[in-house]
Amino acid sequence: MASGGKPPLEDTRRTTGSPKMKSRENAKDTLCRNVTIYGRCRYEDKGCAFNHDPTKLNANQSDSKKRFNVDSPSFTPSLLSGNGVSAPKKSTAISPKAASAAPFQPRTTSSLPPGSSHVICLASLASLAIGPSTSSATSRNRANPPVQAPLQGNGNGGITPGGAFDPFVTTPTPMTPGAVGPVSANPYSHDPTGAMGGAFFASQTGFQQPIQYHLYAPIGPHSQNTLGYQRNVHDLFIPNDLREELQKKSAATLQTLPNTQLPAQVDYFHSLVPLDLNHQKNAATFGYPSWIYKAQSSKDGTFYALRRLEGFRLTNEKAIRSVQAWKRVCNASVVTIHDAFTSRSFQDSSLIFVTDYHPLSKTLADQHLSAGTRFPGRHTNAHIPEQLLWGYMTQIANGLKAIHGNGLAARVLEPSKILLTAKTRVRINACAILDVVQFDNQRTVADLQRQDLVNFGQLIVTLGANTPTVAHNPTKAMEHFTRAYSSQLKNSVFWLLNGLQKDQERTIDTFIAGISSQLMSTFDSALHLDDQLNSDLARELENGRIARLLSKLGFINERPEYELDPRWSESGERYFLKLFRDYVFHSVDSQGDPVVDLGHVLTCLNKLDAGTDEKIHLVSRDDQSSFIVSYKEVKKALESSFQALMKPARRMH
Ligand SMILES: Nc1ncnc2c1ncn2[C@@H]1O[C@H](COP(=O)(O)OP(=O)(O)OP(=O)(O)O)[C@@H](O)[C@H]1O
Repeated sequence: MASGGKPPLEDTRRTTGSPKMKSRENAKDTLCRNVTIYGRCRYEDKGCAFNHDPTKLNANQSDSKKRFNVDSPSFTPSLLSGNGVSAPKKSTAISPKAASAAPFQPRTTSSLPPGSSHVICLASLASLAIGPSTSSATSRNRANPPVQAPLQGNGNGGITPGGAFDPFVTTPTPMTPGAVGPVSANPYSHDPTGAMGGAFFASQTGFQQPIQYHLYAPIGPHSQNTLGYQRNVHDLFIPNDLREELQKKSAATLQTLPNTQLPAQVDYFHSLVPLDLNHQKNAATFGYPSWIYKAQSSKDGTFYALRRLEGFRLTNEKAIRSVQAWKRVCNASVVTIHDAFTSRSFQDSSLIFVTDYHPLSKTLADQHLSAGTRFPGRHTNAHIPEQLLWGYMTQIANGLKAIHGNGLAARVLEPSKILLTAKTRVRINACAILDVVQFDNQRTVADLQRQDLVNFGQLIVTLGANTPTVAHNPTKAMEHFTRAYSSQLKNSVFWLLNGLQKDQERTIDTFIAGISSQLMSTFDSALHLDDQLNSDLARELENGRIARLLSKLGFINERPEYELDPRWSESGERYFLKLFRDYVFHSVDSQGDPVVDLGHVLTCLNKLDAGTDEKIHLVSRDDQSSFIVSYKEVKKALESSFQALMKPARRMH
């Protein structure tokens, strides 16, 4: 329904030919749609009953305005070069398929109070206390507050003096007229002081750009007294700790080190960044000092970890070929080996191993054994809970099973060579190295595999006894371990320590069978984590829909190439999409102050995505036109306008 002064659209549900006359008595007062669209009507002299002269319409304008109908077919812009309207460019790159989201299925929530709309979806329960849905909203965005439930502080944002909820700030912002007091930092701006996010990387070399990972971090004060159906804005996004972890990892992956002394290129790798922050040469594990670098492959663009053994001279070509067998080991508990080669890029003779890169990983020594690590004093050598130790054991057993199953042996199993790649996820690192370096070693694989079991047992005792020097005093370490852990764990470790006994049964498979109850427990935890991540992913999916909707609105509204064409933006569907944009983003409160309310935006966009029957009242900026339309109608208009936009120019006639 239109009640303002906008140009009318004729009432028609046909898209071709002369508009069908629904009521002949009104036809003469209605401008023929062919004139509107094509400039002339082919049926003018062939019986078309509609008006073909716009100048004769004035007297009946108000009448015909009633005919404004959201079901009117969408206007297809034509190449009207003669009247100053430029042809739409055909350069739009987005594919209609990609842009078309699947229909949104709103979730129902049983905790909503009686009378609530059954179509309020999770994401629409934004930062506010959402009350019963307004079935027929009439308040206007410019003159009245938006049709929303009363605003409440959710503890994660601030209520502006105008009543608007700003989820990003706790103090008045410059956006809020009349704001007084200190201006809070704008989370969108870069923070040159580093006060809002640079701190994390300030201490880390090489991070030039602080990541704005705090953007959605829940800033207090936190309100505890929200009702069951109320949500705050942080419920709508990926959990903070996970988001921060992922963002830090991606920042670490993309980190570069300008003006470095490192070679610009090592074989097919470039952009080297050292991961070893300890500059002390340590040849204890491999017999050669080893260094780790993150590097990007120029073959596939992905990032790898390069382990360099300084000063290694290859004497036997076969030695390096032994790495081939390691490429077959594909296991979630083993850092994957990709390649090995010798290089002179470091001005010496180096042996380079290419492995998977796991950003921001630590070794178990870094994590649990402070003495002698890169972070002395940072950890208190806290007791490792038994369940965590079992978790490590089952993962390492899983890795060893894959290694032994491929006829190989890990050979290096020590706390500094087990990588902690996520909270409790470990991977056996530095495999294959001793196979190359000690290629001439005469020990059989079976022997080396038994040695793996012993090393495995010692690793667990080292971790459990909280000391990196277990080798110096094994009796004391065992005593401590026996006191601190259950007999099942102790017996399992003893079994491993006796791994060198040459009985047929002493294999990693026997060990795994013996700890099957613990395997189930670890498996269950992994399934829980999987469920959790899936539900986090589902939340991001909802946000993805909003991003798509916003993109579509952005594509349609205020297109410069149609600026002079009133039929594009000033009439029909595009016109109330424009008003809808104002309704969502440019609402003002009763004092005329901007309403900056993420809750309102999310609610509107989710209702739009759901295409609900709820009605909203859209009013033009000059208050001359107003429409009452449902979200369903707005959705339909959005889709048809977007489809019109996607049509190639030659078909727009
Ligand atoms: N594949 C990898 N991906 C990402 N980071 C890694 C990888 N391998 C090692 N690192 C990082 O490099 C650091 C050094 O690894 P390294 O194996 O040299 O341990 P270390 O504690 O320096 O032992 P050592 O003194 O024997 O050299 C580890 O703490 C880890 O953070």
